[in-house]
Amino acid sequence: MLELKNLTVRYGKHLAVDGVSFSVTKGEAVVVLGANGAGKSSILKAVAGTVALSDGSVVLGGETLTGIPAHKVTNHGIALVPEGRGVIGRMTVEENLRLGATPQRARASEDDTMAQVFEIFPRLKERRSQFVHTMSGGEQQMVAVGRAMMSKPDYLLLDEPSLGLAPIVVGDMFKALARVRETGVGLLIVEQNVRISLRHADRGYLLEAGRITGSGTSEELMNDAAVRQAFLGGDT
Ligand SMILES: Nc1ncnc2c1ncn2[C@@H]1O[C@H](COP(=O)(O)OP(=O)(O)OP(=O)(O)O)[C@@H](O)[C@H]1O
Repeated sequence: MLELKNLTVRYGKHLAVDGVSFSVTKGEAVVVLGANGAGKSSILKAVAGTVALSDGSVVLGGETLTGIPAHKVTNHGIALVPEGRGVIGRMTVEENLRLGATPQRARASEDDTMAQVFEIFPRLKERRSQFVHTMSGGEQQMVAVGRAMMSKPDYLLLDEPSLGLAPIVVGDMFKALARVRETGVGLLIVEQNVRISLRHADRGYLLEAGRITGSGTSEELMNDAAVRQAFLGGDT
């Protein structure tokens, strides 16, 4: 289990994440919904070790990870797909994917994992020698998710995987994520795209100004008046 306990992030005087606590289990998909600036990315960065916690802790399988640098967090089985993807445009698909296999836990099975990535994203197999900067946004997002999978994570953190993608591409991406999840990986997704993320998640949390203000199963949140008002324009 991945546990966030009283997670608190400050940037100078600005309190971006204010005592957030929840957990994700393997094979489960949890979404954190929130508007721009609510603190969604900061939660993921704090779990991945790319920003420091001001208070609280991140506990993985009973072991406290707080204070461990980002490259070592990956060794423990947590991979972040950052907003903006973080892929390297001047490298090929295959080179980008292989970069993901740096943790010790991933090295021995690198080729098998790549075969699994290609099964979930056949497009990447076809384009394995293509430079990533020549690819579409949706294809680059596949590379980003594939690269994270190459580290053999138990938990995959996804920062707005739908951002900048056409609706049909978003649907395909979430279907692919469902397949990643079927392999037993826990997904922690932060999103502004409420409909599609709730459709593919088990549970969700609402984040406002760094605090959790609501939670429930996806179905409960989809039918929640406050969620509808804030994110779905009050429509049916
Ligand atoms: N490095 C930083 N230095 C100072 N303030 C920051 C920094 N990163 C984020 N913030 C601030 O912290 C708050 C939360 O930011 P964060 O990126 O976590 O929100 P978000 O919910 O992911 O937003 P978005 O959907 O726009 O990406 C914002 O007010 C933001 O301006």
